[in-house]
This record gives sequence, structure tokens and C-alpha cells, in this order.
Amino acid sequence: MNKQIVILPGDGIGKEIMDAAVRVLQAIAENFNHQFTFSEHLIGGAAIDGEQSPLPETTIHACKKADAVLLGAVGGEKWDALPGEKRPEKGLLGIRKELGLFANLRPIKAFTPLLHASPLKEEIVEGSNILIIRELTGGLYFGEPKKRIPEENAVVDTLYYTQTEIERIVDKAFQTARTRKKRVTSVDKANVLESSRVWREVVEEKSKQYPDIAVDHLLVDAAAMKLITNPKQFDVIVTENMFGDILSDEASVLTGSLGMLPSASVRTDGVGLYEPVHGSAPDIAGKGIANPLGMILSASSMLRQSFGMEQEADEIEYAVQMTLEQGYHTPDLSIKNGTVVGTKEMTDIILGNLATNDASQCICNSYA
Ligand SMILES: NC(=O)C1=CN([C@@H]2O[C@H](COP(=O)(O)OP(=O)(O)OC[C@H]3O[C@@H](n4cnc5c(N)ncnc54)[C@H](O)[C@@H]3O)[C@@H](O)[C@H]2O)C=CC1
Ligand SMILES: CC(C)CC(=O)C(=O)O
Ligand SMILES: [Mg+2]
Repeated sequence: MNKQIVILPGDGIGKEIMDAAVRVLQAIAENFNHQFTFSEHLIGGAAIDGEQSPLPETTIHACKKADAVLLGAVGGEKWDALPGEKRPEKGLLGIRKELGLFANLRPIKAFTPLLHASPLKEEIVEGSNILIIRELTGGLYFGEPKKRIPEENAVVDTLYYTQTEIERIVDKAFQTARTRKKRVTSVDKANVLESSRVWREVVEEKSKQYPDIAVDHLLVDAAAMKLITNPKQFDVIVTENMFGDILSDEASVLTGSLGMLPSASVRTDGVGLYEPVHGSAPDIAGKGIANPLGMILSASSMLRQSFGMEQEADEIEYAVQMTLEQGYHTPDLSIKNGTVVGTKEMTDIILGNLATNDASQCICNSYA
């Protein structure tokens, strides 16, 4: 197959992990006789420096024409003093909105060799398999007004949703639950927020169309606690943009590191954008020690979801599993009697395992 892939490395560790993912995809293209063409574009701080905008028109245009987009991460101290609408993060929010990527799928499942890597007890982590479906183009991060009001010495952010926006993400959650354990937990703050009360009503109404799916509701504060005390109770979690953002970083603790989590930002049809859950990690950028696995697993998710390349994705995920079983890991993780390696060495070992592996043995972390 011929596929045009736009890569947006962004800032901080973004370039280091993107390099790892592209090397893995090139090896897959060679093994399976595909033609992947990569075109790199600017976003975030790099785009502010290069084009005076966190999201240049050329980047939007390229993403809209691509078969899929891979994104590293944006942001860094260098741009922290800029006003909100000019910061690198605006480029990320902007591309999600431009592409209509209303659903962000964040799977949380620990690879077996990393069951000890979590600070949580192994018996709590083992067997947990969660998919957080985060609404991605509405809610508190997008609602207007969002501004300072100097005359009142005050400030406002707005949590705004249309009913249609809530319906489509809830639909996505029910449909996805059908491919998993058929359980949806809707997370909100309906004891306080009007938007959450409408969210709950929509979930209840929609559930009538999905009688095969079990539904429950949790308030976000309790959900945060239960995620790390009894994660096995969850299958699919569906929630508002900011709640999903926060809960997924918390849930990454189950997998051993924030650097492990991939994500898929998708719409009902059209181009998808695949990005790790973490940010640009300025504290480790340039040191060659970033964990590339969240980015590499995002690339395998792209193969699976945008290109229908199941076997190719299985092979990547199995090569990751083999590498961890052999004890190799970056410094953010821990494996008993393991070997600490840097980003490039970790990628080299994965490439070696890709060449030899047998994906039929894979217990992959796929979204299905
Ligand atoms: N998707 C994106 O582009 C995101 C961007 N950001 C931006 O990133 C910048 C830094 O934000 P932080 O709050 O520090 O969050 P962060 O996610 O960049 O880092 C949090 C902690 O996790 C570690 N970490 C993250 N990814 C890692 C990896 N792959 N390997 C090893 N360790 C890893 C970092 O070293 C740091 O200690 C900010 O400018 C923020 O706005 C934050 C989150 C998401
Ligand atoms: C700009 C932020 C919303 C990025 C972030 O933390 C995320 O999407 O997870
Ligand atoms: Mg986040």
C-alpha cells in the first residue's frame, strides 16, 4: 500500500521519539512491501520560531491531504511567557479542531514485564485493561469566553457543549464498548456542573439504543480514586475533555510510566492523528533518554486504525513486548534485573526484534 504520512515532531522530546517511530514504520514498510512517504511539518513552539504561528496554514493543509498524521508533543519553557492564544499548545488544540478529531482514545494496559514497574501493587494492576475515550474538541479547553477581565479583576473559562457534541462522543463510547467487555463508565461532575447533568441525560438516553452495554456513572473525583485502587472495574470510560486529560495521566501509573501511553485522535471518517499522551518533557529533552514506546505504539495504532494493517501493528506491539521481556527499558521504567538503555538503543533493539518476531504470539495492547 502507498500511504502519505505527515509527521509533526513538535518540541522537546517530540523530535527524539518521532525519529524512533519513523524508523519502526520504515522497517514495517520494508518487511511488508508498503510505500510510506513521510512529510515533516511545523507545529507548536518550533512553528512559532519558524513561522510566527503555532499552527501554520501549510501544516493544516498538509494534514488535511494526508492519509494519517503522527504528532510528537508541543510546548516548553521558552514559550511559557506568551499569551494563551499564541502558545505552542494552541497549535495542538488547533489541529485537533481543524481536523474535527472529536474522540481521543487512550488505552491503558500494562505490558506483563512492567507489572512491577508501577508503584501500585501488582495484584491491583494485573488484569486491568481500560480505554479512556476523551472528548477532544469541546468542553473547558475550547468554550468561549476564555479571557481575563481587567475591569473586574477577574478571569473566565467556559465549559460549553452542544447536545450533538455530547451525543457523538457517547455514541463512540458505546460502539467501542461493543468490541470490548461491553461496559461503559461515564465520568462527570453532575452534582455541580449543568453540563455534566446534560451529559448524564445523554448517556441515559443513548443507552436505550445499546441494551447490550452495561452503563454506570461516576463523579470525577471518585473516579480518580477508583482508577488506582480498583482499575479492574473499568472497561470503557467516556468523559469531558479536561477530565479525560487528567484521568489518563493518572491512569498511566498502571503501565509503569506516562511515556508508555499511546493515543488515537479520530473522527467518524477521514484523517486520524496519532500522538502519545505525554507532553514535551522539557526536563529530559535532548538527553537521549525519552521513552519512545508511547510514540511507537501510537504509530502501530495508526497502522491498525487508519490503514487496516492489523498484522503490521501486531508485529510492532509484539516487538515492544519482546524488548521489555528481554529486560530493556528507558530510565522512566523499572524491570527486575533489567537493562537501562537510551531512546535510540531501545529503538535499535525493537528493530532487531521486529526482524525476528512471530506476531502470532502477541498479546497486544490494541484498541479492540
Ligand atoms: N500532547 C502534548 O503535546 C502535550 C504537551 N504538554 C506540554 O508539555 C510541556 C511539559 O509539560 P509537563 O507538565 O512537564 O508534562 P510532560 O508530559 O511533558 O512530562 C511530565 C513528566 O513525565 C515525564 N515524561 C513524559 N513523557 C516521557 C517519556 N516519553 N519518557 C520519559 N519520561 C517522560 C517527564 O520527564 C516529566 O517528568 C508543557 O509545555 C505542556 O504544556 C503537556 C501535555 C501534552
Ligand atoms: C494542550 C493540552 C491540552 C495537551 C494535553 O495535555 C493533552 O492533550 O493531553
Ligand atoms: Mg495531557
